[in-house]
Amino acid sequence: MAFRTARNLAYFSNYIRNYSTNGPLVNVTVNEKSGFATATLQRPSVNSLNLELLTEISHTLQQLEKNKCRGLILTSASNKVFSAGLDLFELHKPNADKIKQMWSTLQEVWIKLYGSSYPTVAVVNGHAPAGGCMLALSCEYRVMLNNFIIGLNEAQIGFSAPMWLIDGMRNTIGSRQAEFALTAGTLFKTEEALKIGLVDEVAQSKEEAIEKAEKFLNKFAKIPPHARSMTKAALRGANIQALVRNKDEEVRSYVDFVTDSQFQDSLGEFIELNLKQKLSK
Ligand SMILES: CCCCC/C=C\CCC/C=C/CC(=O)SCCNC(=O)CCNC(=O)[C@H](O)C(C)(C)COP(=O)(O)OP(=O)(O)OC[C@H]1O[C@@H](n2cnc3c(N)ncnc32)[C@H](O)[C@@H]1OP(=O)(O)O
Repeated sequence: MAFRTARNLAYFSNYIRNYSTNGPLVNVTVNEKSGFATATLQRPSVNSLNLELLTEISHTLQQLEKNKCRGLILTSASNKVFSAGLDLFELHKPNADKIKQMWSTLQEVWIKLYGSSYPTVAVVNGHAPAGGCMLALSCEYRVMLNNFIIGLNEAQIGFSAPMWLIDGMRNTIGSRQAEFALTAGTLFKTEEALKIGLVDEVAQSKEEAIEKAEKFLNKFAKIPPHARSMTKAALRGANIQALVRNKDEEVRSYVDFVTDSQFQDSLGEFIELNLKQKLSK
């Protein structure tokens, strides 16, 4: 078992340090005492999810799994935005091959994070719309700072969240609340998100949020890791398997959908209305 000896722990820490130097978009550090890893998303300025960031998140999760991570805290280097979701500029007039890879990598991230054997917490220290909410939802616990927004606003942009993400939302806030939230594409303020159970705790500062996250991870200190991960797999496995079975078909329909002129028009309008940076004409 990794981390059982100081030597193993030192090896893992060095490994992660080396790895993090290769990954400029995700910084990974390991607390040598607790063995918990913190993965900090740092793609300027809003951690919008393009292929490069998604690929790096996916590799990070793979390495953490391989090294039998004891717990993960996922957070953002920005003090305003956890993640702004998919990079809308990369979805506009896209190259079909790149979109295909992007979608497939997004699915991998969900599978690895939602299905990780180790416990996971999102420290949501900024806004988390759409894909940002997806990252938070795929963790087991969410601690959010005040005065930000979180939710799945896909309906507002002109599409539906995929089935696996709907499942993730239902499993977190229940069917009734999920139906209200998803059909309206609601973005919740921190306090509202707490009320419906979309986040578990609110913190006033990032330091406090990290403390709460570590407290959650420490709850498992005396639980045999294999029993914990088997139970998690039993609870989440069916949703993950459903995505695995449908992966390629979903990529095909997503590429068709995103490259369609009707979607491109509504995306263009959304960008012009909602984002400061505009499309070059
Ligand atoms: C078959 C169909 C399947 C459909 C699949 C559906 C779901 C799959 C799973 C998850 C995927 C979901 C889809 C998405 O994620 S779509 C993205 C949705 N995102 C948003 O709607 C967020 C839009 N942004 C904002 O609301 C705000 O920017 C903010 C995040 C609240 C931050 O606000 P603020 O602090 O005021 O910052 P600015 O607005 O000034 O933005 C700073 C900077 O960042 C640029 N930017 C913001 N968001 C994005 C983005 N999503 N992509 C690319 N760039 C973004 C913005 O233009 C500013 O740029 P400049 O600094 O250059 O001005």
